Amino acid sequence: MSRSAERLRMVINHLDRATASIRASPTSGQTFTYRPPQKLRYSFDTGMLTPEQRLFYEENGFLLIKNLVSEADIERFRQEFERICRQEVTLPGLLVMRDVAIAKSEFVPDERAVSKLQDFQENPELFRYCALPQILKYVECFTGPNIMAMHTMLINKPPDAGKKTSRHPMHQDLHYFPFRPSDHIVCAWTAMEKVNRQNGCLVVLPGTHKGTLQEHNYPDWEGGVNKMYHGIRDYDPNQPRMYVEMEKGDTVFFHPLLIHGSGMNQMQGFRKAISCHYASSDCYYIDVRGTTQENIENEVQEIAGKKYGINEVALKDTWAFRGRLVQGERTSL
Ligand SMILES: CCCCCCCCCCCCCCCCCCCC(=O)SCCNC(=O)CCNC(=O)[C@H](O)C(C)(C)COP(=O)(O)OP(=O)(O)OC[C@H]1O[C@@H](n2cnc3c(N)ncnc32)[C@H](O)[C@@H]1OP(=O)(O)O
Ligand SMILES: Nc1ncnc2c1ncn2[C@@H]1O[C@H](COP(=O)(O)OP(=O)(O)OP(=O)(O)O)[C@@H](O)[C@H]1O
Ligand SMILES: O=C(O)CCC(=O)C(=O)O
Ligand SMILES: [Fe+2]
Ligand SMILES: [Mg+2]
Repeated sequence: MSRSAERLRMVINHLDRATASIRASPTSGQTFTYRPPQKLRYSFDTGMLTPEQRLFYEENGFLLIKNLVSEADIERFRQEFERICRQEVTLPGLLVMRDVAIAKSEFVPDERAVSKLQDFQENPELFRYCALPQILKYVECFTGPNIMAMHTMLINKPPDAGKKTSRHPMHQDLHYFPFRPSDHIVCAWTAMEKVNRQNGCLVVLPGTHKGTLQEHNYPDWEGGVNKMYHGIRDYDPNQPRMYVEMEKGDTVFFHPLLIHGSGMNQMQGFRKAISCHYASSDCYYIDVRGTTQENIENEVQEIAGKKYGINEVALKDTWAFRGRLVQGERTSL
């Protein structure tokens, strides 16, 4: 920000405080209807977003940017994904998930059975996604300048095996995160091909980022539910839904309290997307014991115990270990 712009901002802030004190003054005897200009709460003015884009995110909790990641980059991510599935590269910390319908069947799995890669922060080729300058330019509008890549995923949503297990129940990503404040966390989710209702695009409930974190549990779906796919049981089913249909390379940025899920994949192909959750490194960890997030901490502990032989690890320590700085300074997280 230039000096004069900074001074102007200070004057505006000062005037806001002054009018607030006039309104609050018991001696004035008058009722003012004047409202000081509302600060935009969910985004920073870095000069990147247009006023319309900022207002859209404030109101809806997400922002779709068309054509942000090049075909060439997406092709490289796809090839690296295939190499990982063929086990030509192995990496520490990587979680490979298969759809529960496939995992529980007699079917001998090959690379097509991988439904999700998680925690690819140690793979330089895939991790390039998290540091793409055009993505970070947007991320910074929500996190500020110190940016940590906290969680990485490549989702390979399989054609539904007939049990609707390819669905992702409605949830808030904050359920998985023991850090705050939530307003300085954002997800970037890039379509690696055309995504639409037929192959299970994201479904969002616009505006729900203004609410609070809800209790999450396994949905009681007859055909089974994937491990850790917790959902919100009683969200308002009459709330308007939006199906976020996207072209290859389009990227949606969304708030961690936004209620979202994704539908069944009714097509033959595997629907691919790559994503990263970012947080300001100035965020702080919280202890989730005694909160609605205790159930996810217990499950993560169970996996950490089974897979890595670590006992009683706190949820926050698993995140401190996985997070990587991508811009600025690592101040707190
Ligand atoms: C210090 C470092 C500690 C690191 C700790 C790591 C903790 C993981 C944290 C994950 C945090 C998630 C944060 C997400 C935040 C953003 C929001 C995103 C929302 C989500 O997407 S959450 C859903 C993603 N969930 C996961 O990825 C869960 C993690 N996955 C796994 O642990 C394994 O992939 C899984 C599912 C346990 C499979 O392990 P694996 O050992 O490879 O599988 P096996 O073939 O040996 O089967 C074991 C057993 O599990 C059954 N199984 C397999 N796949 C599934 C499945 N998809 N769903 C349910 N059950 C599954 C399988 O049938 C076997 O069962 P048995 O009864 O036969 O024993
Ligand atoms: N009972 C439910 N509990 C939790 N989440 C649900 C539930 N029903 C749907 N959803 C979520 O909302 C998404 C979109 O729902 P939508 O109604 O469009 O499709 P669907 O329920 O998968 O299939 P159908 O077309 O048969 O209704 C689902 O894929 C899932 O993520
Ligand atoms: O289906 C998807 O790609 C989105 C999944 C999702 O919301 C998540 O993993 O948190
Ligand atoms: Fe999610
Ligand atoms: Mg339905």
